[in-house]
Amino acid sequence: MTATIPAHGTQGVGDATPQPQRPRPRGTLAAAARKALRRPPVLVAASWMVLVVVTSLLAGVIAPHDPLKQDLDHRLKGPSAAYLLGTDELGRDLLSRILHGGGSLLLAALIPVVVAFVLGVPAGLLAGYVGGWADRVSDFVVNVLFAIPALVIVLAVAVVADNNLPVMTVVFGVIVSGGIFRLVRASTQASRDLLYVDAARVSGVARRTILLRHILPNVLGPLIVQGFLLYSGAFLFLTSLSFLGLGFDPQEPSWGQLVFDASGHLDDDPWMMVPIGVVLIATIAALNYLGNSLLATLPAARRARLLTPWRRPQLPPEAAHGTTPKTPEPHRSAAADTTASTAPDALLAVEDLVVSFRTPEGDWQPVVDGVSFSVHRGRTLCLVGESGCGKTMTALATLGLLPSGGAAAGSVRLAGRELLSLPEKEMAQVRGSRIALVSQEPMVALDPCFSVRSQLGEAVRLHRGGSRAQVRDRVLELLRLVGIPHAEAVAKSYPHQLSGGMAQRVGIALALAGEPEVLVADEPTTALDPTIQAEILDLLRSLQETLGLAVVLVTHDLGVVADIGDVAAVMYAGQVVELGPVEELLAAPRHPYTRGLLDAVPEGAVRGRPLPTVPGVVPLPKDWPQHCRFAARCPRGTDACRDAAVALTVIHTDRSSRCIRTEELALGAKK
Ligand SMILES: Nc1ncnc2c1ncn2[C@@H]1O[C@H](COP(=O)(O)OP(=O)(O)OP(=O)(O)O)[C@@H](O)[C@H]1O
Repeated sequence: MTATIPAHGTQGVGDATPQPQRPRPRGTLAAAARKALRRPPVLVAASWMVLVVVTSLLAGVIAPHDPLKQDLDHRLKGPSAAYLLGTDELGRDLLSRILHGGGSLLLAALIPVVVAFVLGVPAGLLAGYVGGWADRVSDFVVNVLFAIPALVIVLAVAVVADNNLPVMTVVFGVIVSGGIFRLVRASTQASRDLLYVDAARVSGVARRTILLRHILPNVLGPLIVQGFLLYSGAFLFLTSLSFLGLGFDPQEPSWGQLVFDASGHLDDDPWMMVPIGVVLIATIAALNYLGNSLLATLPAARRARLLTPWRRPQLPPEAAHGTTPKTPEPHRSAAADTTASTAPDALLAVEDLVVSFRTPEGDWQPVVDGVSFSVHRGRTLCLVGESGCGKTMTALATLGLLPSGGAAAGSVRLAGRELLSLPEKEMAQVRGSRIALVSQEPMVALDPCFSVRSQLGEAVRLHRGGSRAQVRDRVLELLRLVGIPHAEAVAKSYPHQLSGGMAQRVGIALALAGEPEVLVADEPTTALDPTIQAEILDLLRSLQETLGLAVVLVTHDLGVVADIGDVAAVMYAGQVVELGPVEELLAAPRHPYTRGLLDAVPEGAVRGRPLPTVPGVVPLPKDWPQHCRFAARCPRGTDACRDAAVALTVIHTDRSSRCIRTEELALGAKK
């Protein structure tokens, strides 16, 4: 994807340089919940909440007494066989009153959460996306809401609305909606300029669809966790209201009222406070603990992307072959693309890969069109080409990580196992442990809320498991493996405390946590200073040698290709136009596009002469011509180039080119 160069230096670990805000990856709440429940304290808290809800629902059936029935002979009694938790000042059974008193509170606490979501989510999406006055006005309103003491307003509403609980809870929901608004707005602002959002916008997708399909999923997980914490806050607030005798029917038992009753007898019957005190403290603690645990486990689970669809979207058969013709045509060589590009013993073999996106009209628009290549263990294949040629989509498709709306067809085999048709659950296991991603912007991989140790530890636990000590040791080992000398200090740091180069090393360590065999690196050095770029390339090369990794490196820089690549696949307008060993391909390009890219490398520039460029721009997928896609920019283009589509022609075993004049471009035949 296009580089976003951070507006900060890349000097050292200690630089507390602000990092660009980034969207939170797609939510994975179910996975986070499962993960959190594996911890005994969370299980206890969840069990307590289940008990509270179930006993409140069944209060009418299981309560041993009528909660309102008075027994003046047994006033202020402690626990006994008849009254298991004792009685209050009117001899009413405390257990029955507790059982009956929770339901209304648990239900009423839902109202502010619903109101806050209904107001905060759409307003946050709109303000974050549209910006300008909409953002300023809503931000002002939220600042006002935050300045208002909720209790004072709700007390005033209680007077005006005649102590009407629903009205009071709705007003409370409006006041707290500001928190939801801010969360959604921040995430929307971070997402709105992402490439795929840009692409959707440019291709005319409606604003509502962009907000709901491309932006909202980024914030869904944290939003639900926030809802959980909001519920616990609302529960506490309503308990306080009920303690003050507000909102709830004084004739009916409620937990706040029970506390009020007990507070009047602290001297003569302190026991009365114990049962309700324990129940309240346990419930509020359980709610808070559950919310916080969910929040803490969300990042790792998000990485596993377990909430993504069970099956990844598949292209329908009519769209699965892209636009590259499969029937013989004038310029299609007898040797099919695949013969030239994939080898049977390769670790990763991509064959006839097509990636398409749904257009607003509902058609499938290919953006990667019949791409084939293979990578062996210990080798680096570079996908190279200008922006928009389909390199990133090719890389993401091999990992099953296409943005929403995208689908892939063809074949991606890892050690012989087909990945494209794997159900998402199985692919989630392959991802990270067998094939991993290093992104161009390390901050995309690192969560600003968690320390390096915590994030690497999560990844190690996810893929390898082990005791706390083993995980801690492995984290340090990984940091040292990626050339970080003060591993202990860096492990304690948070992403914003790391320089760009250091953050990228941590990003690589994260990718290596599952000990993958294939590393897909999407422009891993683009966002870095040139000196740091060289260090990261050296690191990738040495890791590849020591760990025997197969690397797929996406780059637009032929210098990087020359530096680190073994094989290069030059992409243009969704197709591979030239493929071959790097040395050969750079020394004697056999496609005019490769030649043009080489001529445009600044290192070869002659002082005083303008740097040669390839005139024109890469056509958008919707404008791809039926014939050679490079013809409009090609200095060697002839009428024959516009006759029909051109197939990848095998030059020799591992060398191929998609040009009808490839022979004329043999070594030294520079235009
Ligand atoms: N979510 C999306 N929806 C629709 N089209 C998309 C989406 N994401 C990318 N595209 C389109 O796919 C094509 C290939 O994009 P891709 O990001 O793979 O190019 P690239 O060669 O990696 O370029 P860059 O280096 O700029 O990322 C582009 O035309 C782009 O506009």
